[in-house]
Amino acid sequence: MPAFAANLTLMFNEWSFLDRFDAAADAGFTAVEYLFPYEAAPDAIAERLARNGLQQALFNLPPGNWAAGERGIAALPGRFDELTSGVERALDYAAATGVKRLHLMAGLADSKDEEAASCYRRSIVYTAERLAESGIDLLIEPINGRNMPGYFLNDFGTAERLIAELDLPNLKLQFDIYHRQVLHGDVTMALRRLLPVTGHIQVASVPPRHEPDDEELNYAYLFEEIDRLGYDGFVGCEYIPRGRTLDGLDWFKPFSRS
Ligand SMILES: O=C(O)C(=O)[C@@H](O)CO
Ligand SMILES: [Mg+2]
Repeated sequence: MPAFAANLTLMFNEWSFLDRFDAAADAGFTAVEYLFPYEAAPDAIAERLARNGLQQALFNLPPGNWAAGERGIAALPGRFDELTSGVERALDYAAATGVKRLHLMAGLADSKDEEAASCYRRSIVYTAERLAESGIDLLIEPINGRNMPGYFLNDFGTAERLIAELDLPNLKLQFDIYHRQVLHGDVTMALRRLLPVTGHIQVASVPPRHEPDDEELNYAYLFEEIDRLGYDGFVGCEYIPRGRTLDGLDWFKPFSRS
Protein backbone atom coordinates (compact mmCIF):
# COMPACT_ATOMS: atom_id res chain seq x y z
CA MET A 1 0.00 0.00 0.00
CA PRO A 2 1.54 3.36 -0.96
CA ALA A 3 2.52 5.62 1.95
CA PHE A 4 0.70 8.85 1.15
CA ALA A 5 1.96 12.24 2.30
CA ALA A 6 -0.55 15.09 2.45
CA ASN A 7 0.79 18.15 0.66
CA LEU A 8 0.18 20.95 3.15
CA THR A 9 0.80 23.70 0.60
CA LEU A 10 -2.17 22.67 -1.51
CA MET A 11 -4.33 20.60 0.87
CA PHE A 12 -5.91 21.60 4.19
CA ASN A 13 -5.79 25.27 3.26
CA GLU A 14 -8.88 25.75 5.44
CA TRP A 15 -6.40 25.72 8.37
CA SER A 16 -3.35 27.87 9.19
CA PHE A 17 -0.03 26.30 8.18
CA LEU A 18 0.78 24.73 11.56
CA ASP A 19 -2.77 23.56 12.15
CA ARG A 20 -2.68 21.70 8.81
CA PHE A 21 -0.42 19.09 10.47
CA ASP A 22 -3.15 18.30 13.02
CA ALA A 23 -5.85 18.29 10.31
CA ALA A 24 -3.87 15.92 8.07
CA ALA A 25 -3.24 13.51 10.94
CA ASP A 26 -6.91 13.63 11.97
CA ALA A 27 -7.81 12.74 8.37
CA GLY A 28 -5.65 9.61 8.61
CA PHE A 29 -2.36 10.71 7.00
CA THR A 30 0.89 9.47 8.50
CA ALA A 31 3.21 11.78 6.52
CA VAL A 32 3.26 15.31 5.13
CA GLU A 33 5.11 17.34 2.53
CA TYR A 34 4.92 21.00 1.48
CA LEU A 35 6.82 23.44 -0.69
CA PHE A 36 8.62 25.44 2.02
CA PRO A 37 8.87 25.40 5.81
CA TYR A 38 10.82 28.63 6.15
CA GLU A 39 8.11 30.92 7.51
CA ALA A 40 7.62 28.74 10.58
CA ALA A 41 10.21 28.01 13.25
CA PRO A 42 11.88 24.58 12.94
CA ASP A 43 10.90 23.70 16.52
CA ALA A 44 7.25 24.59 15.93
CA ILE A 45 7.13 22.23 12.94
CA ALA A 46 8.96 19.50 14.85
CA GLU A 47 6.43 19.80 17.68
CA ARG A 48 3.48 19.37 15.28
CA LEU A 49 5.09 16.35 13.64
CA ALA A 50 5.78 14.69 16.99
CA ARG A 51 2.38 15.54 18.48
CA ASN A 52 0.63 13.94 15.52
CA GLY A 53 2.95 10.99 14.89
CA LEU A 54 3.66 12.33 11.38
CA GLN A 55 6.71 11.75 9.21
CA GLN A 56 8.14 14.63 7.21
CA ALA A 57 8.38 13.22 3.67
CA LEU A 58 9.77 16.16 1.70
CA PHE A 59 10.20 19.89 1.28
CA ASN A 60 12.09 22.16 -1.10
CA LEU A 61 15.37 23.95 -0.58
CA PRO A 62 15.05 27.78 -0.59
CA PRO A 63 13.95 28.87 -4.10
CA GLY A 64 15.24 32.47 -4.37
CA ASN A 65 12.62 35.21 -4.34
CA TRP A 66 9.43 33.19 -4.80
CA ALA A 67 7.13 36.19 -4.32
CA ALA A 68 8.95 37.99 -7.15
CA GLY A 69 8.41 35.00 -9.44
CA GLU A 70 11.64 33.06 -9.00
CA ARG A 71 11.27 29.27 -9.07
CA GLY A 72 14.66 28.15 -7.80
CA ILE A 73 18.19 29.39 -8.39
CA ALA A 74 20.23 26.25 -9.10
CA ALA A 75 20.59 26.98 -12.82
CA LEU A 76 20.96 30.75 -12.45
CA PRO A 77 24.43 32.25 -12.99
CA GLY A 78 25.78 34.34 -10.12
CA ARG A 79 23.61 32.75 -7.41
CA PHE A 80 25.93 30.04 -6.11
CA ASP A 81 26.71 31.75 -2.77
CA GLU A 82 23.00 32.17 -2.12
CA LEU A 83 22.51 28.51 -2.98
CA THR A 84 25.13 27.37 -0.47
CA SER A 85 23.61 29.43 2.34
CA GLY A 86 20.17 28.09 1.39
CA VAL A 87 21.49 24.55 1.76
CA GLU A 88 22.56 25.31 5.34
CA ARG A 89 19.15 26.82 6.10
CA ALA A 90 17.40 23.76 4.73
CA LEU A 91 19.68 21.50 6.79
CA ASP A 92 18.56 23.28 9.98
CA TYR A 93 14.97 22.39 9.11
CA ALA A 94 15.99 18.88 8.09
CA ALA A 95 17.60 18.32 11.49
CA ALA A 96 14.43 19.47 13.25
CA THR A 97 11.97 17.55 11.08
CA GLY A 98 13.95 14.39 10.29
CA VAL A 99 13.24 14.73 6.57
CA LYS A 100 15.35 12.42 4.40
CA ARG A 101 14.87 14.04 0.97
CA LEU A 102 14.94 17.63 -0.26
CA HIS A 103 13.97 19.01 -3.66
CA LEU A 104 16.25 21.51 -5.40
CA MET A 105 14.41 23.75 -7.86
CA ALA A 106 16.33 24.67 -11.02
CA GLY A 107 14.82 28.08 -11.73
CA LEU A 108 13.56 29.85 -14.84
CA ALA A 109 16.16 29.65 -17.59
CA ASP A 110 16.43 28.52 -21.20
CA SER A 111 16.84 24.74 -21.05
CA LYS A 112 19.31 24.93 -23.96
CA ASP A 113 21.51 27.58 -22.35
CA GLU A 114 24.95 26.08 -21.67
CA GLU A 115 25.85 28.47 -18.87
CA ALA A 116 22.60 27.60 -17.07
CA ALA A 117 23.28 23.88 -17.60
CA SER A 118 26.75 24.24 -16.13
CA CYS A 119 25.46 26.20 -13.11
CA TYR A 120 22.77 23.59 -12.58
CA ARG A 121 25.26 20.73 -12.55
CA ARG A 122 27.57 22.57 -10.16
CA SER A 123 24.65 23.34 -7.83
CA ILE A 124 23.45 19.74 -7.89
CA VAL A 125 26.88 18.28 -7.17
CA TYR A 126 27.51 20.72 -4.31
CA THR A 127 24.09 20.22 -2.75
CA ALA A 128 24.05 16.43 -3.10
CA GLU A 129 27.47 16.11 -1.50
CA ARG A 130 26.55 18.44 1.37
CA LEU A 131 23.24 16.63 2.01
CA ALA A 132 24.96 13.24 1.87
CA GLU A 133 26.85 14.20 5.03
CA SER A 134 23.47 14.09 6.81
CA GLY A 135 22.16 11.01 5.01
CA ILE A 136 19.70 13.07 2.95
CA ASP A 137 18.75 12.48 -0.70
CA LEU A 138 18.64 15.32 -3.22
CA LEU A 139 15.73 15.32 -5.65
CA ILE A 140 15.27 16.99 -9.02
CA GLU A 141 11.83 17.27 -10.62
CA PRO A 142 10.88 17.87 -14.25
CA ILE A 143 8.01 20.40 -14.26
CA ASN A 144 5.73 21.08 -17.21
CA GLY A 145 5.80 24.48 -18.89
CA ARG A 146 2.05 25.04 -18.74
CA ASN A 147 2.17 25.22 -14.94
CA MET A 148 5.60 26.81 -14.75
CA PRO A 149 6.46 28.60 -18.01
CA GLY A 150 10.20 28.87 -18.62
CA TYR A 151 11.22 26.30 -15.99
CA PHE A 152 14.71 24.98 -16.81
CA LEU A 153 14.14 21.26 -16.10
CA ASN A 154 11.12 20.53 -18.28
CA ASP A 155 11.88 17.04 -19.60
CA PHE A 156 12.11 13.63 -17.93
CA GLY A 157 14.78 12.45 -20.37
CA THR A 158 17.07 15.30 -19.37
CA ALA A 159 16.61 14.47 -15.69
CA GLU A 160 17.26 10.78 -16.32
CA ARG A 161 20.47 11.50 -18.26
CA LEU A 162 21.71 13.98 -15.67
CA ILE A 163 21.19 11.53 -12.81
CA ALA A 164 23.05 8.83 -14.78
CA GLU A 165 25.92 11.13 -15.80
CA LEU A 166 26.50 12.69 -12.39
CA ASP A 167 26.28 9.26 -10.74
CA LEU A 168 25.83 10.63 -7.23
CA PRO A 169 24.44 7.97 -4.87
CA ASN A 170 21.94 10.33 -3.22
CA LEU A 171 20.73 12.16 -6.37
CA LYS A 172 17.21 10.96 -7.22
CA LEU A 173 14.23 11.78 -9.37
CA GLN A 174 11.08 13.40 -8.01
CA PHE A 175 8.58 11.61 -10.24
CA ASP A 176 5.48 13.77 -10.31
CA ILE A 177 2.95 11.70 -12.25
CA TYR A 178 0.94 14.82 -13.04
CA HIS A 179 3.92 16.49 -14.75
CA ARG A 180 4.89 13.23 -16.45
CA GLN A 181 1.46 12.86 -18.02
CA VAL A 182 1.32 16.50 -19.19
CA LEU A 183 4.85 16.38 -20.60
CA HIS A 184 5.13 12.92 -22.14
CA GLY A 185 2.39 10.44 -21.10
CA ASP A 186 3.46 6.76 -21.01
CA VAL A 187 3.32 6.91 -17.21
CA THR A 188 3.45 3.20 -16.39
CA MET A 189 6.43 2.40 -18.61
CA ALA A 190 8.27 5.44 -17.27
CA LEU A 191 7.59 4.36 -13.68
CA ARG A 192 8.92 0.88 -14.44
CA ARG A 193 12.11 2.23 -16.02
CA LEU A 194 12.77 5.10 -13.62
CA LEU A 195 11.81 3.53 -10.29
CA PRO A 196 15.43 2.60 -9.47
CA VAL A 197 16.36 6.30 -9.52
CA THR A 198 13.10 7.63 -8.07
CA GLY A 199 13.24 9.08 -4.57
CA HIS A 200 9.73 10.50 -4.34
CA ILE A 201 6.44 10.25 -6.25
CA GLN A 202 3.68 12.85 -6.44
CA VAL A 203 0.12 12.53 -7.76
CA ALA A 204 -2.79 14.63 -8.99
CA SER A 205 -5.49 14.26 -11.61
CA VAL A 206 -4.82 15.47 -15.15
CA PRO A 207 -5.50 18.03 -16.49
CA PRO A 208 -7.02 19.98 -13.57
CA ARG A 209 -4.60 18.79 -10.85
CA HIS A 210 -7.31 17.69 -8.45
CA GLU A 211 -7.82 14.56 -6.31
CA PRO A 212 -6.25 11.44 -7.90
CA ASP A 213 -9.58 9.75 -8.58
CA ASP A 214 -10.93 10.90 -11.94
CA GLU A 215 -10.24 12.54 -15.26
CA GLU A 216 -7.40 11.42 -17.55
CA LEU A 217 -5.41 8.93 -15.44
CA ASN A 218 -6.48 5.65 -13.81
CA TYR A 219 -4.90 6.07 -10.39
CA ALA A 220 -6.38 2.86 -8.94
CA TYR A 221 -4.24 1.04 -11.50
CA LEU A 222 -1.21 3.27 -10.94
CA PHE A 223 -1.30 2.80 -7.13
CA GLU A 224 -1.34 -0.96 -7.66
CA GLU A 225 1.53 -0.63 -10.13
CA ILE A 226 3.57 1.39 -7.62
CA ASP A 227 3.08 -1.46 -5.14
CA ARG A 228 3.85 -4.13 -7.74
CA LEU A 229 7.14 -2.35 -8.45
CA GLY A 230 8.05 -2.56 -4.76
CA TYR A 231 8.32 1.21 -4.27
CA ASP A 232 8.88 1.86 -0.57
CA GLY A 233 9.02 5.68 -0.58
CA PHE A 234 6.27 8.26 -0.12
CA VAL A 235 3.57 9.32 -2.55
CA GLY A 236 2.94 13.04 -2.15
CA CYS A 237 -0.64 14.25 -2.68
CA GLU A 238 0.26 17.42 -4.52
CA TYR A 239 -3.23 18.32 -5.67
CA ILE A 240 -5.67 21.22 -5.44
CA PRO A 241 -8.84 19.94 -3.78
CA ARG A 242 -11.97 20.45 -5.90
CA GLY A 243 -13.74 21.83 -2.85
CA ARG A 244 -13.10 21.41 0.86
CA THR A 245 -10.13 19.12 1.50
CA LEU A 246 -12.05 16.71 3.75
CA ASP A 247 -14.90 16.39 1.25
CA GLY A 248 -12.44 15.15 -1.38
CA LEU A 249 -10.87 12.31 0.60
CA ASP A 250 -13.06 9.38 -0.51
CA TRP A 251 -10.20 8.15 -2.73
CA PHE A 252 -7.95 8.04 0.37
CA LYS A 253 -10.25 6.02 2.67
CA PRO A 254 -8.73 2.60 1.83
CA PHE A 255 -5.26 3.97 2.70
CA SER A 256 -6.11 6.01 5.81
CA ARG A 257 -4.70 5.02 9.21
CA SER A 258 -7.99 5.94 10.94
O1 LIG B 1 5.35 21.98 -8.76
C1 LIG B 1 5.57 20.85 -8.36
O2 LIG B 1 5.14 19.86 -8.95
C2 LIG B 1 6.33 20.61 -7.14
O3 LIG B 1 6.52 19.49 -6.77
C3 LIG B 1 6.81 21.71 -6.36
O4 LIG B 1 7.51 21.20 -5.30
C4 LIG B 1 7.69 22.60 -7.10
O5 LIG B 1 8.72 22.53 -6.36
MG1 LIG C 1 5.55 18.07 -7.93
